Amino acid sequence: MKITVLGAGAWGTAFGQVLADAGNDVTMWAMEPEIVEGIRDNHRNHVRLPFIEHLPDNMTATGDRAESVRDAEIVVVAIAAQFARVALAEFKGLIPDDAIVVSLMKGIERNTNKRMDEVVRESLDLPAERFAAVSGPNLSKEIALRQPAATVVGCEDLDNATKVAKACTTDYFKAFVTTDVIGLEMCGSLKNVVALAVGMARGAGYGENTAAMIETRGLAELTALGKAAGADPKTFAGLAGVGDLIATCGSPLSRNYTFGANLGKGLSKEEATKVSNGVAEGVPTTDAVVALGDELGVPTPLAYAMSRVLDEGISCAEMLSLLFGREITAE
Ligand SMILES: NC(=O)C1=CN([C@@H]2O[C@H](COP(=O)(O)OP(=O)(O)OC[C@H]3O[C@@H](n4cnc5c(N)ncnc54)[C@H](OP(=O)(O)O)[C@@H]3O)[C@@H](O)[C@H]2O)C=CC1
Ligand SMILES: O=C(CO)COP(=O)(O)O
Repeated sequence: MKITVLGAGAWGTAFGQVLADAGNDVTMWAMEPEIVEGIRDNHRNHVRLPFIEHLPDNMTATGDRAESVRDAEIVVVAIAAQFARVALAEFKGLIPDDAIVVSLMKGIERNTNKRMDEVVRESLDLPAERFAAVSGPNLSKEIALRQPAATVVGCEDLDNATKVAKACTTDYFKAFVTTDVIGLEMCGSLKNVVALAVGMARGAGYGENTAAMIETRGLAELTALGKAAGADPKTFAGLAGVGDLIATCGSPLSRNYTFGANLGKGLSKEEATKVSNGVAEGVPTTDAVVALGDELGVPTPLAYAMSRVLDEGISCAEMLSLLFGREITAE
């Protein structure tokens, strides 16, 4: 198949390599000429995946929007979530009418509080059956090294989910399918907020009990919010839910975990942003999660506590104490 990936960041490039390894012809679209030339001429993305010495030969790149998506059967979007709407507006009318559009993004749009399925479909005027989300425990650097991993592809049309899953299946990358697009979107975006909090606790020197508490209560929070948004609660117990929480909250390869760890060590939000290598989606998503919780009538104590960290600079101990209401409740 002819597949285009919009955005040659760490995950866009690593996923492009998976698609190429699965036998597809892959074209990366990137804004920066330096990245385009690196992939097209030298099979390298020295900015986002400098340790990969040779990207597959059936993977190329262009900076030309129309050329990038011409005849594409699948178009994958891997742009920082807060910029997806503005970036995709430039592709409206260029993407073939029968192409499936796949989002790898994990974030909620600030101000609108919309999920990426909503943002992508609105931006491209796309019917639900042509939109798919991919979400799971997928730390890009591990997958770029072809370490075994699995993910979930969600689309309202199961045949299209299966088509995308087949396109990204290799001997080291396994894709499952679901129709629960909302569940995948909510898992992927909300676990980043939990990873910020766990990272912060680790950075502040706290141990396993604290991390386990944040992860478990975080899972309960994201499940409740997802359910209220229309997701299937079972999705949260799978790869995209618990699976991604385990990977993201336990690895310094996660930008969200590392951002949180830097906050826990005493860096300000601005300082942590400066040293962050790539987008930490949980940072802009946190306030959107709190707003979404208010909108749906679901308490979001963890996201609220993290929003106080990000907006007011409260300490890790203060953030955690906000989670301990004095009222006794059922778990
Ligand atoms: N990295 C990972 O392990 C995983 C990431 N994800 C999700 O995938 C998405 C992309 O992540 P990743 O590739 O790692 O991020 P990176 O930070 O590595 O790259 C971000 C990408 O967004 C692009 N971008 C930013 N602003 C704009 C804009 N205004 N117009 C067009 N493109 C823009 C960047 O382009 P440029 O380089 O030109 O600035 C770059 O290609 C995120 O939502 C992330 O949560 C999901 C699973 C795993
Ligand atoms: O989503 C991820 C792993 O599944 C990557 O997490 P980060 O965006 O925090 O690096």
